[in-house]
Amino acid sequence: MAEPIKVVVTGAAGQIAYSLIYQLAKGDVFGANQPIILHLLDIPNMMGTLEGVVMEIEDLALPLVRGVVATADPAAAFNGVEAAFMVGSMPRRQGMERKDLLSANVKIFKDQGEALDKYAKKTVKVLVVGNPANTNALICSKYAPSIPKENFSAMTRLDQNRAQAHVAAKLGVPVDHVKNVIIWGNHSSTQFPDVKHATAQINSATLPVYDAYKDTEYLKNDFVKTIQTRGAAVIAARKMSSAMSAAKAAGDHMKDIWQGTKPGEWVSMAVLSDGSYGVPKDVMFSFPVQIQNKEWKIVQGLELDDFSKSKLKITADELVEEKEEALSICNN
Ligand SMILES: NC(=O)c1ccc[n+]([C@@H]2O[C@H](COP(=O)([O-])OP(=O)(O)OC[C@H]3O[C@@H](n4cnc5c(N)ncnc54)[C@H](O)[C@@H]3O)[C@@H](O)[C@H]2O)c1
Ligand SMILES: O=C(O)C[C@H](O)C(=O)O
Repeated sequence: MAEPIKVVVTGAAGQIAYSLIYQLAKGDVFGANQPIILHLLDIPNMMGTLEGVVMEIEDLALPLVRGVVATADPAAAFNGVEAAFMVGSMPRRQGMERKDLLSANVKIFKDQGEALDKYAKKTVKVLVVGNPANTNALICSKYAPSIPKENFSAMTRLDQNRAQAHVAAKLGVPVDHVKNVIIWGNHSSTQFPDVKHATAQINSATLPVYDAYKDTEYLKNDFVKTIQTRGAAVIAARKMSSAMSAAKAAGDHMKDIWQGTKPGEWVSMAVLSDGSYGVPKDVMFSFPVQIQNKEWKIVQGLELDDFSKSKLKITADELVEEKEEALSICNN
């Protein structure tokens, strides 16, 4: 059995954390042979609730959990951590766009970037979930200059899972028979869910999703809108934002960082743009990536038609705007 690793979850008394912690504790993310010490951070007002979460972790009686640190002190929370789930922040309510959360949330990611810089391991892998996730991740990394920029990513895995599940249901196949769906851009209503390069296994044949669907119009319009607005649809129904599915996606994302992607397959995550596919540099843009030895590489050489290029531009423009707004909030 390996030595335990320290894993921090921020917003640990909240909804997403409540589902996420269980996955971490039972080995779904870091593996069945990797013990963990859970560092749970929340704000002082939530320490009572967090105490209850700690009691429940004890009562899970799971052997991989070798310790729990529950705290409102970022220095203790980030001390020596090798993986960070940055969830703690305000969720949106009905009628809001995720970028409306910028003024409330971005400073949290500035402060916690500074704390990661001081206290975390330099190899820490940081997954930002709190919205607006792409821009919060950019700010978090900017304020943690001693940690490599490649170690930061933001979550668009929930969008990928939504798109994959939607296509699988429409084609009547199990969800794992659909592969290589891509989410480009921002985790917002400008994201571009793209199945142009995706395949579906139907009986014993593997077909491009576009050929299996035979409805290009749908895949370019209603499908894109449905995935772009799925988060809002969940909020309208639940009166709270998605949590169980968000936690599952966070686990999927970190598991792929830790354990790598399967040969021939890619996943989507928002990473620092290097200008690939004509995207402006220095925004956290969701690309298809492949991962080995905990390092991601953007999948290169996918052909984009004019329709796709126009979609990438819309979401990239939004990220550039968000970045400027975030920097001006942080500088004031
Ligand atoms: N990227 C995605 O796909 C995705 C999906 C779902 C939700 N989200 C976002 O995740 C975030 C959390 O959602 P939730 O449903 O768990 O919300 P929640 O309100 O249930 O929990 C958030 C927790 O964060 C804590 N918190 C606030 N400020 C903090 C700080 N400075 N340090 C530590 N903890 C702090 C709160 O006290 C609360 O316990 C929201 O911003 C939401 O919009 C992102
Ligand atoms: O939509 C939201 O605000 C929550 C989350 O980002 C989601 O996609 O469900």
